Amino acid sequence: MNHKLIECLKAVRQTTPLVQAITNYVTVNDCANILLAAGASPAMCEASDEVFEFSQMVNALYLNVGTLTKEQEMSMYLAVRGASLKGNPIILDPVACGAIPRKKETIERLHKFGQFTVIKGNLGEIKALAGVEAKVRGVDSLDEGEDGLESCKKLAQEYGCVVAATGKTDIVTNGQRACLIENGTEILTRITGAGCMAGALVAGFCGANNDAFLSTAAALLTMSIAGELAQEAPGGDLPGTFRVHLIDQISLMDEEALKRGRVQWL
Ligand SMILES: Nc1ncnc2c1ncn2[C@@H]1O[C@H](COP(=O)(O)OP(=O)(O)O)[C@@H](O)[C@H]1O
Ligand SMILES: Cc1ncsc1CCOP(=O)(O)O
Ligand SMILES: [Mg+2]
Repeated sequence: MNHKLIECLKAVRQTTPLVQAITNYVTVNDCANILLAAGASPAMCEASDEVFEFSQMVNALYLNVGTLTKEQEMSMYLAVRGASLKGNPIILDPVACGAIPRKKETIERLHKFGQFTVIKGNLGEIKALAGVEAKVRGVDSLDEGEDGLESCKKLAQEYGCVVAATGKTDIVTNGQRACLIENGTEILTRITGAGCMAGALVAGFCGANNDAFLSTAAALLTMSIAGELAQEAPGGDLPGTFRVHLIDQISLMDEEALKRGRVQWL
């Protein structure tokens, strides 16, 4: 099965998927750069008078509610409608939905405008969206991982989409199939944007491949292994240097590196 994840990465490099992002201003540049490094083409198009048409011409739409403004909220409704008209994949990162009720309410309204393909968040965010008690601090998860797979499956079945919860072990499921990704490094939690960048990569991989479950697993595995390699690079134990190496390692990611993958297929 791991060879299928390698094929997902190759498809990104071969097809250069166009990914529209309506995302937060904290990590927007990181998301654009990580998409470019992976071989995709980012377009941070979010003006409410542009998004309906643009979302119909992209390979994937990435929505991230980290700094959700009223203009972004209006644009997200329009972009979800536009992407849905063409069957373009829609990837949602529900940043801080466990800490800020308005974000969860907006996500529930967005779901009435179109079908999400993937919901990717940290475990605290996923549990909160699933209506399960979650331990969060702002945009961060304090969850130790108990009941993680059950919460992901519950949300996947409720929304009819792939759900991924990141953390020490990443969980990916479509409600039936599931996998656990053991790779990664704790220093990924010491830069802002690791989750946002992971979400952008999920959108890029979904824009180049038809299987959203495998695409999500491949994107998160790529992110985690890039984190391991970035930490091993000179100065990689320092967050600022690590962040630069992370993008470099995404650009260098190949079949050999992906063989580091420790993925449990359930
Ligand atoms: N304790 C950890 N050990 C190893 N990797 C981790 C750990 N926590 C998070 N990661 C990795 O860091 C990235 C961001 O995950 P996370 O911190 O959960 O997202 P967010 O930044 O949205 O809270 C993911 O690739 C995840 O696999
Ligand atoms: C700090 C912060 N505040 C609003 S969005 C954001 C970035 C969150 O990034 P990530 O989810 O990757 O930690
Ligand atoms: Mg996050």
